[in-house]
Amino acid sequence: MSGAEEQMQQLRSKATELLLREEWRDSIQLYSELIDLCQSQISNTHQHSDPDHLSKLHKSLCVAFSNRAEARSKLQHFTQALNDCDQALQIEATHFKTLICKGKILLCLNRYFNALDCFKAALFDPQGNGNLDIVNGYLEKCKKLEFQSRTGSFDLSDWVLNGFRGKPLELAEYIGPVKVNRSEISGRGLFATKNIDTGTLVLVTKAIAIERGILGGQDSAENAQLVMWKNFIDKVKEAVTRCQRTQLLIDMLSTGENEAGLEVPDMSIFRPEIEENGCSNDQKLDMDKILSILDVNSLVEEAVSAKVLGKNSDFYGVGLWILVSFINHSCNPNARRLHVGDYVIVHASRDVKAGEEITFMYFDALSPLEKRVEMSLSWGFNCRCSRCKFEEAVCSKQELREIEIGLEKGVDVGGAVYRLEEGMKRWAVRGKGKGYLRASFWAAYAEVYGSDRSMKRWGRRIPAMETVVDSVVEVMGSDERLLKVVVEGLKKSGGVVEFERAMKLGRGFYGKVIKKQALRTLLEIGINDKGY
Ligand SMILES: C[S@@+](CC[C@H](N)C(=O)[O-])C[C@H]1O[C@@H](n2cnc3c(N)ncnc32)[C@H](O)[C@@H]1O
Repeated sequence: MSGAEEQMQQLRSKATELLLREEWRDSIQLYSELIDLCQSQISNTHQHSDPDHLSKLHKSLCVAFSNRAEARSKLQHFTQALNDCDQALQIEATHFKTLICKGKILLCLNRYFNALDCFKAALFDPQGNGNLDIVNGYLEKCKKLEFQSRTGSFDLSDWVLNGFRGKPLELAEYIGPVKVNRSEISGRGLFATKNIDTGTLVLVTKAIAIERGILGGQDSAENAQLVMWKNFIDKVKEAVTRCQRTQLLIDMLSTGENEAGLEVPDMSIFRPEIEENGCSNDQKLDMDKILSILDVNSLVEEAVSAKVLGKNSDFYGVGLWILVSFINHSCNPNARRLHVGDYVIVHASRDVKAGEEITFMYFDALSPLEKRVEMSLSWGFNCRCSRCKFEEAVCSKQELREIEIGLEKGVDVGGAVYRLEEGMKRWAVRGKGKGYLRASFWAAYAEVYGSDRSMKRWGRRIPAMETVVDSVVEVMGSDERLLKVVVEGLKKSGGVVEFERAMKLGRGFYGKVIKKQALRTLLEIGINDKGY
């Protein structure tokens, strides 16, 4: 054995040992040395043209690239790992281990179609025959995810009926009929390119980074939140350093300043199939900018999502999702978001017309104007949605303030609702306007409809619950609190017609990711008083 061969042999066994011990960085280092040595040996061997020796060297080089790809993929250095896979496959087009490694990386990058090609090719390698179950498992998974990402046909029924237990579902990324455009609300927004009916999926997106934890008691909660925020920033930083595409995507997000001048990106850049052009990130990170971007665009897995997912109130999760970051807030939203694992699912919570802006709530919009202004300011902006503009004009009315103050002081809620309804007649508030104001005072309406005593006293003088719910849903989309009042009403009356209303509300709240039968079951559980 020549000196060079001996050196290669030693490097190979040390690198393999490190790979087996999962010491990824060190093994990458040794495989890089091995690759250099192999390559220089190959160029020397060419001169002597010993075909057997040459083929052995090529084999070694292929395996070294393949193993370095594996180590790099474990560190999530996906672009570099893919380059290594391609180098290995240039030497041996059906190299089994490389094809599996490349397929798995492409799956992680949500490039299902390309992943499918890799697993199909793996079947042509002799090793594929011995590992049919493994390859078929990956093929099935790819086909399912590819179908989901193309069609948006997700079915979370079993998982929801199971009380959101079990391991997080494997979901594909999906972009529905939407595009980013200039918004009248602020900067850019996401717009429907087709009519979208209630419950239909708008998009499913995986987090760039996410950090979760349990907060615990008051003092420790604040600390825990700070630590989590710091960890979250570190994760984003790492993701940006690792991948140029991630950096470019994050760089496009708003810092909350001068939104009117921000570029409107083409939708193609959000498609994961787009090749990454090299991962070497020479561009220096502007950490101040990234921090402002995180401040403006990070979402907390709060309130409804956490509740829907059966988590307790101490649960806290913070994450960044790119396409979701283009969705503006509105107090008359038409979409909702649901967090499932690392994914955010956005669906229409009421019918949306082509060209309409897709919006959801950053904070609870079933509240009076003054509260909403407070919440919007704490988010760092002054809400410019159509409902706020409308209410700012109407709410100058002294009487409306009096109703609000009265409710705060604990006046009879039925009386307050009656006064508001009479006021709306006098102020000539019609159509959507009624829905806006009823949404602002929804808590009072819900209290009246939920109390037999109030209904006995005020029932004949205020509009029926169905009328009010319909007008609020028209401007707010579905909401669990509206659904609750309808289901309670159903329990009392046992009405069949109302069940259809509840089903429509349920569809708007949960989205079509829950199939009809499962939704029926959920609502029936609610009607039988076991809670939904
Ligand atoms: C997650 S970004 C939404 C997309 C952003 N408009 C853009 O151009 O990238 C959040 C920022 O959008 C703006 N924004 C969102 N909803 C708004 C609203 N209802 N009224 C005013 N500004 C809003 C605020 O500047 C907020 O900080």
